[in-house]
Amino acid sequence: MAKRAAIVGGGVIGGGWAARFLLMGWDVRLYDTGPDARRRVEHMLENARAAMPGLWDVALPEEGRLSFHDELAEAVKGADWIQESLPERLDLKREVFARIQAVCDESAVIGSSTSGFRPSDLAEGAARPGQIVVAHPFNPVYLLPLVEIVAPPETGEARLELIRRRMREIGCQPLFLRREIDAHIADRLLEAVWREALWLVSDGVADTAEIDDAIRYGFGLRWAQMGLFETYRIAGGEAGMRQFLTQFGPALKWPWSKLTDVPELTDELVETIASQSDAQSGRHSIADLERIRDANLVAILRGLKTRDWGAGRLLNAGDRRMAQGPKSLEAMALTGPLPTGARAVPLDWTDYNGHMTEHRYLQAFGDATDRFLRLIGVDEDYLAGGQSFFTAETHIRHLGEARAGARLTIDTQLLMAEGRKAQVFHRMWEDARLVATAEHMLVHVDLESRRAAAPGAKVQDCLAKIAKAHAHLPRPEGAGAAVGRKPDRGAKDKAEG
Ligand SMILES: NC(=O)C1=CN([C@@H]2O[C@H](COP(=O)(O)OP(=O)(O)OC[C@H]3O[C@@H](n4cnc5c(N)ncnc54)[C@H](O)[C@@H]3O)[C@@H](O)[C@H]2O)C=CC1
Ligand SMILES: C[N+](C)(C)CC(=O)CC(=O)[O-]
Repeated sequence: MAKRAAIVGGGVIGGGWAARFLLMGWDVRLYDTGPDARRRVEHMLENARAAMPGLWDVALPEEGRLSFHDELAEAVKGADWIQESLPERLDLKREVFARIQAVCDESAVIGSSTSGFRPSDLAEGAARPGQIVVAHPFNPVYLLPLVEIVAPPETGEARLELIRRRMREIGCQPLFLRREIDAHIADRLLEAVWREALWLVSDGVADTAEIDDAIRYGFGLRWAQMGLFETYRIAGGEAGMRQFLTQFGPALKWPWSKLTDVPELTDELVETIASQSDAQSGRHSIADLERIRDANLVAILRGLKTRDWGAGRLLNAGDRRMAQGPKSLEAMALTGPLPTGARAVPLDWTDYNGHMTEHRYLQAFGDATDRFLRLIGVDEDYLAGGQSFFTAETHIRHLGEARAGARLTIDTQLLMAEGRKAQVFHRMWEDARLVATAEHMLVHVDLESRRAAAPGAKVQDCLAKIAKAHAHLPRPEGAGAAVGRKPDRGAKDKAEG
């Protein structure tokens, strides 16, 4: 049975939590007293469906079910995780926690998205203070993995372990604070930069666009992959952090920062900031900016993934954890094409036509070939032994469009395996709709001589076993077709039965 989350308050943050839980296969019950919550959450979910599943190179679980509730009790009863995301008002949050604890399971985790309150503030007067923890996310919640966890001492090890597990299950990186402070870690840092930025505008030193440029063309890029301390360690040169502290230590005594003071948000300053922001970004609607932000974040996160670094390493661990399907040929039925791929189309795989761009088909089919090869025994040991397959020829047919977030599966039929050659035929599906096919001629090679050579005995055996089973399958429509040749008449895909 799917796990269940209750989201209390479905605004910018609650909507993001709802999307993350749903896309990770949880059922979500949402409670929000606002008039427009359903529309806002559905809009957020639409963005998340396009952006989030493509962060991983394996398929996410089936999307959970979303329901909206007018009664708080109905939403939270029986939930495994309850996430409060109400406006930042202590009285409101406390009052709602009391109502939640009156009806929820004692085993449920109650997380608060609060940006700044301590758990001891939130749990004052609560029936079970250890049940309420800060679980502070970052916007957009469905893309950014960090969640700061601040728990009171009453929470206990077993519940902390459960929180760690649950956060990992939905692709998050929990950061457990050693003790509670106002604004946790990240907002304390953000608040410092924010105050400085307000001073820079207030003093007329820079406008909002110039301040943003100072971040996004420079240190913002560094922070996405190494943070502050590792970055400054490198900036100290070969002597590292010690040299950095020696060189820039004196500056700490100079008036470089106005941290202790905050400019007064007079009507005039508010107007200055708002009109500069309009001039900077007003040509885009907020909905456009959300989509631009998501596409940028997906590209950065997937870039870090190829480097197996930071947030990208977390995504790679998720791929290993969530990979579905049999792990070996022995565990597979050979009576049909073999399942060799299941994934979503990443946002950064789409092009100006609004669908998956052509070279990404080859990437997805190439990954399916790699999976097929692993199944027949071409693994790290085999490669280290100096043997592999090269692709000698490829023919891809684009039969339907695939948009960002579309869930694709690939299956593979072995058309021929003789001596050094193997011919595979992949079909890519979105549900029962055939999206593309790819036919490849593979040649087995000796990696030392770089010349064609017979495969090892185990690989030959696997190929023979699959070839024998697949000889009974009908020849797939389009197999052996040349570019421009019409498909055989009467060809049918799964959709037509
Ligand atoms: N917006 C941000 O960038 C971030 C906000 N947070 C925190 O998340 C929490 C929520 O903030 P946002 O989502 O930005 O606010 P929001 O104003 O977008 O959403 C609050 C939602 O709560 C609903 N609501 C208000 N009173 C309610 C009640 N009595 N019962 C049920 N629903 C009610 C509103 O209709 C609204 O949909 C705050 O604690 C905030 O500090 C955390 C991280 C980032
Ligand atoms: C501005 N803020 C304090 C609400 C910011 C956060 O809490 C985290 C974020 O997403 O930047």
